[in-house]
Amino acid sequence: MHAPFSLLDAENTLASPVPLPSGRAAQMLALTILWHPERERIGEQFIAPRAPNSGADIAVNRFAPLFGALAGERAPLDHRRIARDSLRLRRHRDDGVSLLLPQSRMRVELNGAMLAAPETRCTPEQVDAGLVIGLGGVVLLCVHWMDRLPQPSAIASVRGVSSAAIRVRELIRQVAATELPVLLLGEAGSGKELAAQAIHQASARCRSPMVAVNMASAGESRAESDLFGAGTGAFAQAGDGVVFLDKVGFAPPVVQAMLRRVLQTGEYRPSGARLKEAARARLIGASDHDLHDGSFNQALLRRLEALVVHLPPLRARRCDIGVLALHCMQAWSARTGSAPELPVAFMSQLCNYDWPGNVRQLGSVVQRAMSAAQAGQALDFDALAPGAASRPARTRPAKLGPQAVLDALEANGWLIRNAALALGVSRPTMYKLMEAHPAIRQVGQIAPAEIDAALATHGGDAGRCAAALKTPSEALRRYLRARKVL
Ligand SMILES: Nc1ncnc2c1ncn2[C@@H]1O[C@H](COP(=O)(O)OP(=O)(O)OP(=O)(O)O)[C@@H](O)[C@H]1O
Repeated sequence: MHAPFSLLDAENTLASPVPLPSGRAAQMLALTILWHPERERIGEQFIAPRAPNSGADIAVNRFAPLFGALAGERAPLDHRRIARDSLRLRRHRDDGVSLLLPQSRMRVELNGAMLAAPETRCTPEQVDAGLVIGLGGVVLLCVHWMDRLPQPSAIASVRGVSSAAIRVRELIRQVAATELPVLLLGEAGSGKELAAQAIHQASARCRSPMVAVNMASAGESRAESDLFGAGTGAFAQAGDGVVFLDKVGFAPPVVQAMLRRVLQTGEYRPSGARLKEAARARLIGASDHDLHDGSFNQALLRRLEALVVHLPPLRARRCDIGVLALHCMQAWSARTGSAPELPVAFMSQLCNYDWPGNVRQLGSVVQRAMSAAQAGQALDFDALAPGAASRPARTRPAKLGPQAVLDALEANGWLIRNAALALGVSRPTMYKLMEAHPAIRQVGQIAPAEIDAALATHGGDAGRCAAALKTPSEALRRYLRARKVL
């Protein structure tokens, strides 16, 4: 067994799906252009020097500050609808930020709502979530933290200007230079498969194929033949390339044991063959849930998580929404040959939404919006992003009492993902709410005899058992499958 490989940057190399925040004091306050009438300016940034108590406000007006991209020139917002006098941003000792309105009548919005008070103080937590500021009805800015300066990267397919995106690209580069297995963790649609492709492309294996196998859609025999089929399985097809195990947490236990042996011995026996063959491909696994709950083969996990890269959810890097939306718009225009305009009010809704389906969901909403705009239809965000209407744009978890958490789980068959969607919180937040809940238990905390008794009472129905035991149903099912009870 090898010890976990240590990378330079520990923050995103977690075996937990929750990224660790580093101290705000070490962070620089940054402004990123989310939307601008000149599209090429989207993603440009102004990063204030790291001097939290210097007392100097950041003045934002038509002529200052200067925004720029990595290699490009720096320029002010420079639009006639942006006032000459300044909206001022003041960083406080507690790392909250105040917005001080200009004297002029320029419309200023904060997170989609118009500001009227001369000063609005935002808490440090609000700044952590990214403030979306609308100026003059033409420009959208994101106020957020940066813990590093932008740097050039060869990993161009993974877009984003946030610290998190810079970190992920750097980790991909480091991971690509090694031969160890990799585990990619992140919510659905956060870019795990894209990261796997980028690792493959940046590695010495890029001339051999990457073969992806979705472990959630295959039963035991199908998964086995998809991976180990003689001549046709992923290992045979990938050769010296990469086998990408998507949704690896759903691999049937027998297949998990086989994968563990592959990682242990470097060999596999093709289905139906007598002789073993060398497994030359590198393994990259991806999961959108924590695999440490005991139902996943822990020996396989220890080998797979030799390197871990965490893909943060989109709402934790709101400043990336502009460049990602623009990328989706350009892809749509390249496909259709037309380039309809999306109104700034609609872009403001995009930037203020919490995106439970992450970049994939953003991409489909932008595509639908482009089609609707092309057809001359009015853009209704709630209709274009199904589920958005019932979901507050930004939920404050502190306001969710224990009963609300319990009700959401009960109403959603104890499926964490669906309950999180119903409550309008991210999955990591949902895990924290559940952890703090006195009545909710992880399956590993429940005595096997109690589980057996619940199973007997409920006629072997895992869903009803989960509700009776107050434990998430997916983890319970995995536990029962591992014990061959299901
Ligand atoms: N940083 C990014 N830059 C550009 N496109 C991105 C980025 N992240 C994700 N995408 C795009 O979003 C979509 C979803 O990404 P991907 O399939 O990699 O997510 P995933 O985490 O593997 O999802 P799932 O868990 O559902 O399999 C893809 O079209 C991908 O190209």
